[in-house]
Amino acid sequence: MSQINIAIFGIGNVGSTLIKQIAEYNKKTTSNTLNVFAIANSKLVLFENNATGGWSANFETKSTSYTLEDVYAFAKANSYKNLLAVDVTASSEFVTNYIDLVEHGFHIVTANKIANTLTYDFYQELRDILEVNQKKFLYETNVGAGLPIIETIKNLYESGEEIHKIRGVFSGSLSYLFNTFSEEEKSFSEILKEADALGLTEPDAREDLSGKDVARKLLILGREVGLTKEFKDVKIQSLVPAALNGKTTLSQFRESVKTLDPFFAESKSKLGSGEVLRHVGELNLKTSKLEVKLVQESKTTALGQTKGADAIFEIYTKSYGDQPLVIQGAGAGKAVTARGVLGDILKIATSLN
Ligand SMILES: NC(=O)C1=CN([C@@H]2O[C@H](COP(=O)(O)OP(=O)(O)OC[C@H]3O[C@@H](n4cnc5c(N)ncnc54)[C@H](O)[C@@H]3O)[C@@H](O)[C@H]2O)C=CC1
Ligand SMILES: N[C@@H](CC=O)C(=O)O
Repeated sequence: MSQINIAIFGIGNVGSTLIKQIAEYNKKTTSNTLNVFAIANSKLVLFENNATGGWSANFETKSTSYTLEDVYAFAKANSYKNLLAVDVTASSEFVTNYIDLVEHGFHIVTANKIANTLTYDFYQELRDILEVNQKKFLYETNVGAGLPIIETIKNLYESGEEIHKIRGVFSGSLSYLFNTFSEEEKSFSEILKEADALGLTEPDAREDLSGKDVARKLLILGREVGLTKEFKDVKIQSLVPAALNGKTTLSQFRESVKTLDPFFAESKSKLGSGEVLRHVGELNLKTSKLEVKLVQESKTTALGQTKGADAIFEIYTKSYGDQPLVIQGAGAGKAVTARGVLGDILKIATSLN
């Protein structure tokens, strides 16, 4: 495998776990195939050849403010080939750099769903520029964290399979919230705080609760199978009261999170015996409808039986008939997501041989 030279943007839950996993990978393979040369948050960067060992202490003492030009200059000064940028931010600003990164010779791996859910024009422009520059763009963790969803859907679609519908619990965060809330005598806000502390929610949990995060996943899958839909085309049931959205800051939302409790307590009280609350996404390719909603689900169904932060995707196709292809497993969490990002990095490294 050729050496690949990596700049990592975002050192939160997923980013810092990824750096650890890359260090372990290099140790195990003793090849230093994956050379992380830049580790950055939104303001500071640490430049160092094979930066993963002791990176956190080095970041404290040696990081400097930067622009992308500094990253390009460092790569050039070291004559690095096979450049790769990893976006493990949730930033809508950072994605505006993708085209510039590609034009400066970088492949891109991203866990950030924003770039794939901007306008369809941008989606297409990015792909055109990737093609002209012969660069790769992988984003398996955009849907289902470490689960192999995008690759599976892509393979089915490209092999000519007729996909009718994809339905499921698309959000590991919301799965954890509703699995726990349906079974335990805790308030919704208490469980939300636990999920946040475990790194299971988006940096701003309103992205999950508003249904936007799931809507992005539906749109990403829809575009994989040829739909040219926009984000506004997804019908979304938001679970965030209007008063806590809009102009409320994240810290104001966190302080007022208890105001969510009455709505969820009422929804729980309406459940019939043997029913649970589930947050469901549905992409219907026969009608081209994309929808996100909270439903009462029987505990006996596959969706009703999810546990922990499991996501579950039922893929209905012509060949699979009435028995969908089902992919299930942790749909959120820093370790599984970082592993999925590392998988994408290795796919690119392998393809460069
Ligand atoms: N946590 C999870 O289970 C999953 C997360 N993801 C995605 O992975 C991404 C990261 O998630 P987390 O690590 O949980 O979030 P996080 O909030 O823990 O980390 C994000 C980091 O990005 C940094 N950042 C923000 N803007 C930046 C910029 N312009 N340049 C460089 N760094 C910047 C922030 O300072 C923060 O440290 C998100 O896009 C999320 O949707 C995807 C699948 C699952
Ligand atoms: N909030 C997301 C985390 C990963 O994308 C989810 O719940 O799936």
